Amino acid sequence: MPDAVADATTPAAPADSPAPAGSPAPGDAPAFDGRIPRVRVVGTGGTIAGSSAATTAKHYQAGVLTVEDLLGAVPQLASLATMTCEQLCQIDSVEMDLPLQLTLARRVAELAARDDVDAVLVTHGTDTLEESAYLLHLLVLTDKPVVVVGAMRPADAPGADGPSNLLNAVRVAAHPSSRGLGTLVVVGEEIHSAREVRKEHASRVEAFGSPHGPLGEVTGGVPRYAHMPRQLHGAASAYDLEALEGLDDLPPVEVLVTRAGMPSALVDAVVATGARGIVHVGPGAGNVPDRVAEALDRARATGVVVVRSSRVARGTVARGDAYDDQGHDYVAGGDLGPYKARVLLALALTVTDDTARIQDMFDTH
Ligand SMILES: NC(=O)C[C@H](N)C(=O)O
Repeated sequence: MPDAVADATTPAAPADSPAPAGSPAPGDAPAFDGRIPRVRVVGTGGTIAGSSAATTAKHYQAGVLTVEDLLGAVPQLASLATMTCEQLCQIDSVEMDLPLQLTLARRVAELAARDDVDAVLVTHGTDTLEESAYLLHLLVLTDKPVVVVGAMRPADAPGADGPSNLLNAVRVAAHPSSRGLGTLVVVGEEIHSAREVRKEHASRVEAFGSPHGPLGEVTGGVPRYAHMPRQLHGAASAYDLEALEGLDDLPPVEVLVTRAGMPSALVDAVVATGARGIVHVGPGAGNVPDRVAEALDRARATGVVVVRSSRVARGTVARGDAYDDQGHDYVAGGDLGPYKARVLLALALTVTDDTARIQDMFDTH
């Protein structure tokens, strides 16, 4: 279980300061249903909380500073919202897994349901940020803004990007125009939909992008949206945490990437692990070599659900377009990236193993 840290109203100045920050002056902050917005921050670790001083073994260590430290380093937050925070876990997000992501989703949903919380912000490592954010997008049934933010440089690096990302993330979370958009990911000045965003660069600060561009950007301290997320999310999502009560993990789904000459025995090996679903990541439009298709068909015959996805970053794996999905009884993954397809398939398998219904979920979510 992650370490739970009690509620903390985060001071932007030392706690014993005679004039603790965290209570914005009326007029500084955008009206949020006529109130000063109250943003709750959940810390999970990542490079945004990383420190170069904390390790000699590698360049830096992720997940060292507490979320309270992170907020305290950006005093400007106090003029935007009343900030409170808690630490859910303290990890490098490469260690993230579905049980912990479910715990995060449950906690974010609990917070979003509270009358004293207007928006929830999650600080997260960038490696698996897009998977956690998509799970929140599907499971947290709220119209309140839910924002996930990370950074590419540790907090003590020259030119650390965490503080400015955090500032923009709070600007987004604390603004009424961010309501009803599902889970948003803020990196730099850009605001992305959790469904679309992908980490596209291994090391640069501008590491994230969306195939059709960001939903909007923060300019002049204000979020400005150009697009709306089209697929179902948040309050309109077909999934909900109540239906998952008692589950501490989701059905096992593996992602299998085909490269030239990949042995089809790998498919059988994945089935032998007990996988209930396989996201096949093929070249081009999600193409499947014949010998791999034979193995996937064997898997399908035992009830494993196969989703066709592409290793190409942009474009759509359309049902029956370049491949006979109907004949093989596969699900076409559309324009969802393979790692998000894995999240959606795992959730879908908690509801049904009917491929027509799962196809519909992929078409609508
Ligand atoms: N930039 C980062 O946050 C990378 C780090 N490995 C993490 O995901 O926690």
